[in-house]
Amino acid sequence: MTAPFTPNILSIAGTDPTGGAGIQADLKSIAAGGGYGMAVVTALVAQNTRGVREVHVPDTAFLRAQLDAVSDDVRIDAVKIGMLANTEVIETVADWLGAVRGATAQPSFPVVLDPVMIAASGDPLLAPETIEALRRLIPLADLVTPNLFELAELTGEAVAADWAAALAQGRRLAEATGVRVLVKGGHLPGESAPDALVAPGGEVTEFAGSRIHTPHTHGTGCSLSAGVATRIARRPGDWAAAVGEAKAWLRESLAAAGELSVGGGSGPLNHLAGLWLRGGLETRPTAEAVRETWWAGIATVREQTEQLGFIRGLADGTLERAHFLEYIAQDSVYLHAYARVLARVSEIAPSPEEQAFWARAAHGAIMGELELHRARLGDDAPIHVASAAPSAATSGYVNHLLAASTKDYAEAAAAVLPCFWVYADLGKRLVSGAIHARAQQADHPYAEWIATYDDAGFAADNETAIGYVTAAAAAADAATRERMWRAFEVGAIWEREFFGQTPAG
Ligand SMILES: Nc1ncnc2c1ncn2[C@@H]1O[C@H](COP(=O)(O)OP(=O)(O)O)[C@@H](O)[C@H]1O
Ligand SMILES: Cc1ncc(COP(=O)(O)O)c(N)n1
Repeated sequence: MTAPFTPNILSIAGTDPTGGAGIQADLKSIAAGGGYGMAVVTALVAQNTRGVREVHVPDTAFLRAQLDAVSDDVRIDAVKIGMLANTEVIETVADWLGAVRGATAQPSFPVVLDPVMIAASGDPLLAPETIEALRRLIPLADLVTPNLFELAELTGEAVAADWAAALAQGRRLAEATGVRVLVKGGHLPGESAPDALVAPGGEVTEFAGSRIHTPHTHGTGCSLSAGVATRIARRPGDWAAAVGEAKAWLRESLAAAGELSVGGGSGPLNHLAGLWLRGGLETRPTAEAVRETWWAGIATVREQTEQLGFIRGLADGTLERAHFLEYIAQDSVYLHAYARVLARVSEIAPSPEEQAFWARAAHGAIMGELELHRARLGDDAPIHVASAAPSAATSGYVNHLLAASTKDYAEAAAAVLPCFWVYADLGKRLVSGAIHARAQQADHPYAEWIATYDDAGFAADNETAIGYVTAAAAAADAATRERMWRAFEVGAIWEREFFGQTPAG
């Protein structure tokens, strides 16, 4: 999986300690849109969902120091400008933009200007005499996003009474400034809340939207402009797509605002509600983590398997031949069924690669292994494959696999995995002498059988099977992953029962 491009988005704005508007809202909006959020504070605002109490504007030399700290170090992919407080602040931001944009270190980045003048509560956030300075800043932006009141202030006209009048004002502003305007209809009376992108040439792209009935619209303008800046950085040049997607996200977040409980006034948007709804809160393990957890989860069962009389006798050569043959006969019965289950896993596999792999495994089980067993259980052997009836352990194991194979791919594949993994691991330990050193001697009574465990092809298939199953578990939802683990764990327990079923114990 290749990681998507994560643009660095800088918000230059004021604060809202309740987190609903200004920089705090911008950072959430940027994150929700897939960007990396950065923030330079223009003004500290003591506000909440009910209104603005006090505004503190730090020294503009310090504002410039913040801006330079960002641009001297970080590549900027888009800028969103919000509350600017006064003329000095506007000029500081304009100077900085002029100095950095287009410079070698910061080739060029789009600028979205939200000409914040008043809070949703009606409180002023821009000194009235500052409108002129703000007008001068507009040509430095690529998009300006006024609400109906701000549009009226910027054009020097009365507040538009309807959508047609708002669009006409938007056209005049775009023409006068040479900058595209996003006319916002959030404050229109009536059941619709349309927005429109108006190009300096007069071209209009409308974004329709029904009104969402909620009092919680604190920070909508901030969040929308930061969302557009994030999306235009991800897809340079396509302003209509950036606005359309940002609006769709905003509507979803506005509709979910009622799920929050923040303050007694006009509350904030639920910026990340869509992500949470689509599983963003759920952390999922990687395939490697599933591998580690599952293997550790069956450690006791594996240890018990290794301690079985059958396995110890096989390792040190003391296993009675009759018990060995009994095991072989049951293994043969088992493999008939196992091959059918593997074929079923192949049938329901999600990709051609997995389909082919499991089909090949089914073929291997039925051909290779049965050949091996038949050779050991020929006419002179005391037990014949054809006449061997399934034991209780064999029936139990096979029934577990058959039951899992009637479920989904995830569970079926998890159930067949222990037969690869536990068997391959046990074989490797047997061959290496880790269980008993005698297993490595050439005159060992089961030397030829032990040698069959030393198969590079099977070891590779085991890795492939682990890879497919753990990847499926990592991608699955929590409930499916839990079912997979259970199917795997029970499979491992049946492996133990299967090895321990002869009188050797
Ligand atoms: N009640 C609402 N239902 C649907 N969309 C809304 C609502 N209120 C605002 N919006 C949308 O929120 C965004 C901000 O618009 P607006 O409220 O006009 O600006 P501001 O927040 O700057 O005052 C726009 O996309 C607008 O369409
Ligand atoms: C610091 C700051 N900036 C902007 C707004 C306007 O918010 P809205 O997005 O509701 O217009 C605000 N209340 N506070």
